[in-house]
Amino acid sequence: MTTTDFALSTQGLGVTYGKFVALADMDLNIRRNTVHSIIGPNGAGKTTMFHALTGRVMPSSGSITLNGKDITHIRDDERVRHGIARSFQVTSLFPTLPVAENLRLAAQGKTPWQALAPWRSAESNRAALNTAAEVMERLRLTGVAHRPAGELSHGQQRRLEVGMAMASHPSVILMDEPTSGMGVEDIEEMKALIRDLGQDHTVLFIEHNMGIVMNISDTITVMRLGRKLVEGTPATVRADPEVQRAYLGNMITGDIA
Ligand SMILES: Nc1ncnc2c1ncn2[C@@H]1O[C@H](COP(=O)(O)OP(=O)(O)OP(=O)(O)O)[C@@H](O)[C@H]1O
Repeated sequence: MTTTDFALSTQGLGVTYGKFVALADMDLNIRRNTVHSIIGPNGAGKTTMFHALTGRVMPSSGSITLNGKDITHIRDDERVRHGIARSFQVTSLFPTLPVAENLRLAAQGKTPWQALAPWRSAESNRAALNTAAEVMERLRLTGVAHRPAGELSHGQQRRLEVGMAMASHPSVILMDEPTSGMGVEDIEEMKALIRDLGQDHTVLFIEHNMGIVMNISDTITVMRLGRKLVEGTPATVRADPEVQRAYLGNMITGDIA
């Protein structure tokens, strides 16, 4: 396997908060167009790693490579332009604006207030409208294109959040607990969506629901105390004695696809 097989990788990545080491020596290799999940007990450093990948926190050591380019010292908004996007929960949506408008603004890759500025070019607007239409089609939101985002069902809102990330045409999409707080039906829909995205995107997600993790991941990285504990296929991870111990022998349930 060569480095070009990886959409995203980290080399010895570390993050400290003051003297506290939240992430240490993290070597991560995310294969292109796969679904890769990150699991681990509370406080394992999963969110910290996402923050480092998106540029929200600066690593204290190591480096990050996105599609062959070193992005370690690139600003968060620049990273989006290089092809990494994070799906945020609800907070990224404008509840009073229609679904299509939310996506158009996201597609323009600016803060909403910048995107509303009058100097926006007609050309960029047309491209953004096309992107919004494509994303709605893929996420089965076309039927609610003109509804204010705040009036959508919970499941639709969560799909729209993913759409907001997709609108920047990322190669890598990061999702932090994409199914948290969802009912059974919405979970099934989100699982199908993540699998579908994995066909032509690289999806990296943090998840506590082991059923989902075991079911849709190509690869799982298990973290504990800021470090990588085990990595492998769902079957490998589930059978690993270290993982069983980390989870006190429970929680590693769920079907393997
Ligand atoms: N801004 C911060 N300042 C100091 N310590 C922090 C900060 N953010 C996180 N931590 C600590 O770093 C450790 C890792 O936290 P992090 O949120 O990355 O874990 P996590 O694996 O995402 O956990 P959870 O599953 O509970 O979300 C925790 O011990 C946490 O208390």
